Amino acid sequence: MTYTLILLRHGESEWNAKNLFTGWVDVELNEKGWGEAVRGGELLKAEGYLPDVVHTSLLRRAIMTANLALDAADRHWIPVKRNWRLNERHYGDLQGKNKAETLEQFGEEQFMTWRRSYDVPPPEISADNQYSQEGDPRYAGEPTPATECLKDVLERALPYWESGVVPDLKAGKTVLVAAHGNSLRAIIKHLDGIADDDIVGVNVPTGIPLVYELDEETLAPVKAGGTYLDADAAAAAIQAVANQGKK
Ligand SMILES: O=C(O)[C@@H](CO)OP(=O)(O)O
Repeated sequence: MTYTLILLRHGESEWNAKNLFTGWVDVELNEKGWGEAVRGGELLKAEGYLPDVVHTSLLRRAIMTANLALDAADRHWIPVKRNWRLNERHYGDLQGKNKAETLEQFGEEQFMTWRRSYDVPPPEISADNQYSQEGDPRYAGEPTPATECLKDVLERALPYWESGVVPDLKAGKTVLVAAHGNSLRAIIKHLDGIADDDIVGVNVPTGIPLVYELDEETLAPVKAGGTYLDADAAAAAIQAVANQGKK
């Protein structure tokens, strides 16, 4: 027997379209993103992957994506669990900055180190920056990061993976996790056992469900990397994410 896990990155957001570093800034889906979320749900329904429970971050682009996809799959009624540990990587002082301008200002090596290295975080955001989450009531009682690298994301996402997601999988539920490019990269790194240096090459497209069948004993993926429900669209979109910022 295997357990079924579906990972879904939110649809395109207004800031994805404007090429801005987003992180914990709570931006809306844009029209294209709405469509991607609905299509993601239609793919789930067409392929017979019907979630029994959904886990989301506390950010509206993931929450809305889950709502739209589940509605399209006629699974709008399933239980919902939300946790900040599934949030996007906090992008520190880069939040709100344009990716192309940042690339031009700091050069490709620094830009890619901040975007995709495993353990080098961007500079910290100051508490009085308009894009800081300091004092946001949804994080009351939780540590609000001032920046994060992917390693930090993995370290804060794993406790929720173990205590929140794994029990649902082990109960035999089909689990949907609706989250973000970098929080999903952290989960994928963990699941597939990807080396620190190799995770740089992993990108997640918006709105295309990624299905993992997990061994019931070890929770190891039966197929490394899982299966995108629309493989052709995923391949093109992955390349576009990898190239963001570059002209
Ligand atoms: O801006 C962000 O928060 C993330 C996801 O959109 O961007 P990147 O893919 O550059 O890590």
